[in-house]
Amino acid sequence: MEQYIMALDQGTTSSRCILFDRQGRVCSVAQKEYRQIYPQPGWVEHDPMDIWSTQVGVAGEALYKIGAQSEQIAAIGITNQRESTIVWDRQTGEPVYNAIVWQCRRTADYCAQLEQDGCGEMIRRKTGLPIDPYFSGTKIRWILENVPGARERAQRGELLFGTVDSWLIWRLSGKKVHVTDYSNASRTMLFDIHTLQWDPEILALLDIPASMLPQPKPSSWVYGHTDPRIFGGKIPIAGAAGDQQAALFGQACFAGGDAKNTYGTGCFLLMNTGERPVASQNGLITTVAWGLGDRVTYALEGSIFVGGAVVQWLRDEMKLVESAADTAYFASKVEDTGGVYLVPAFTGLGAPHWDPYARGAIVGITRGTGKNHIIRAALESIAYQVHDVLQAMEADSGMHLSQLKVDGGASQNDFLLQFQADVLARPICRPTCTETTALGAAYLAGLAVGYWKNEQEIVRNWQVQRSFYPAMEPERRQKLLTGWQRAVGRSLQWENKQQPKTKT
Ligand SMILES: Nc1ncnc2c1ncn2[C@@H]1O[C@H](COP(=O)(O)OP(=O)(O)O)[C@@H](O)[C@H]1O
Ligand SMILES: O=P(O)(O)OC[C@H](O)CO
Repeated sequence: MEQYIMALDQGTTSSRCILFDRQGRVCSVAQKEYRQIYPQPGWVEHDPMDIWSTQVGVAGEALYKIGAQSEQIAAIGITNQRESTIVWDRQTGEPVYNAIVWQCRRTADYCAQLEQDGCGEMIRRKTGLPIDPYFSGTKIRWILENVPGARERAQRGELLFGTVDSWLIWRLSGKKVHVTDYSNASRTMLFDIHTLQWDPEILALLDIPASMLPQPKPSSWVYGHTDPRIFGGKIPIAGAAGDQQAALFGQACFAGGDAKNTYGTGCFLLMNTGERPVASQNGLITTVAWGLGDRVTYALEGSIFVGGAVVQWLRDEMKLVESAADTAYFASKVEDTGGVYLVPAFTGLGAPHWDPYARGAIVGITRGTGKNHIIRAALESIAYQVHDVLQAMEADSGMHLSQLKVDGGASQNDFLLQFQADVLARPICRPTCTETTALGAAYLAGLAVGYWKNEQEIVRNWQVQRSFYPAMEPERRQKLLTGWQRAVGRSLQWENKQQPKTKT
């Protein structure tokens, strides 16, 4: 008897598995953090075998915790950190290099070169993306250029590329199925989001053989079945989506204009724009939200590289707090930051600035600045960044959001959500299930195998747990936002020794 849908949520800092029932309730969870590799300043890698072993390990653990068997799993849905790039040998399954993670800035100079060569307009028109090291395309090229023999092997058809969804599906299917879904493909900077095909002109420009690429498919689709040696039976692998798009689906944002913000390692604000890709004039990106049946839904996205990661930094590097949750307590011990701003541009800035050379800054420090001011400034920086992308999104879409749905690890922080409501001057709604990323992947898989019938069933499962209402004076809000903009100006182009540039 099929009782559950298994969602595999492969995130930047941990691999998670959740078993959901028909009401979208969490029945079992297992999670494991894994190693972050920082070989040089600005570089970030993961070991692809860590990704695989932790992910399959937590899946087994989630089954074991409730004594579930593979026959009780109706389908598996996969959701993943996006853009992170893995290249492996199609025969042996050996990765030729570590996964180059979405946050990694190593291809910044090559991206600047592409921009100088005048490729920006063509790439944005086809892919919906600005040229930036964030996306997979230049990361694949880096591997082919820098791993001895990789280019020749790729040209002989011996190597495969995949984002994390492809890597997991290929391994789960017993090294048989090499696919990706449209939402993940749309993060590679190689995919034409209008035709839903890999683009030959961009592939030629970056010198990437088409034979390496997975087959793009809808997000709700039976891609294949698990190798019975993994879970003891064959389970359909029936859904895949990038984690931010999956969260949009899990938040039941099905109508044009519906939006959510996820506070994970980064922060990602996505707005459903329906069956029409909307080109941004304000520093956002256009992305595929999902492919469902023969319909493709698009979204506008503001990608913020450092969200909850600034809290991790306070905890792990600065040792200012013992746990992420403590930040809410310390931040509320002071009235304000005493004029301090922290710009967490640790890996450059994404939307709306797209500056890979920006670096972190703490400004406005005085003799009276204390630990709690810095902690508060770190939390406030998350909310300010979300403010900037929401403003850009409303300008691009011509829509006004009456409220914002939120989710992700840092959405548990009540101080952050209250400050967010204050700087956005609108209510913030936190749902009962904040595991919306995994839930979205479960829904996509469940719809493909008939476990859920339609989107209405999903809308009925969504419930608000708590809303935060704005309570800040407009003058104070404006003053804080002006200070924030000045602080951001100090961090821009910091690492670009050739062209120093500051904005105030
Ligand atoms: N109570 C909290 N307050 C602030 N940040 C938090 C809190 N709980 C978790 N976080 C942050 O949320 C992030 C983890 O969220 P999660 O959604 O699991 O991220 P990811 O999927 O990117 O791994 C971490 O960066 C952590 O610092
Ligand atoms: O793994 P997360 O939740 O930090 O999400 C990362 C994004 O997918 C990067 O684009």
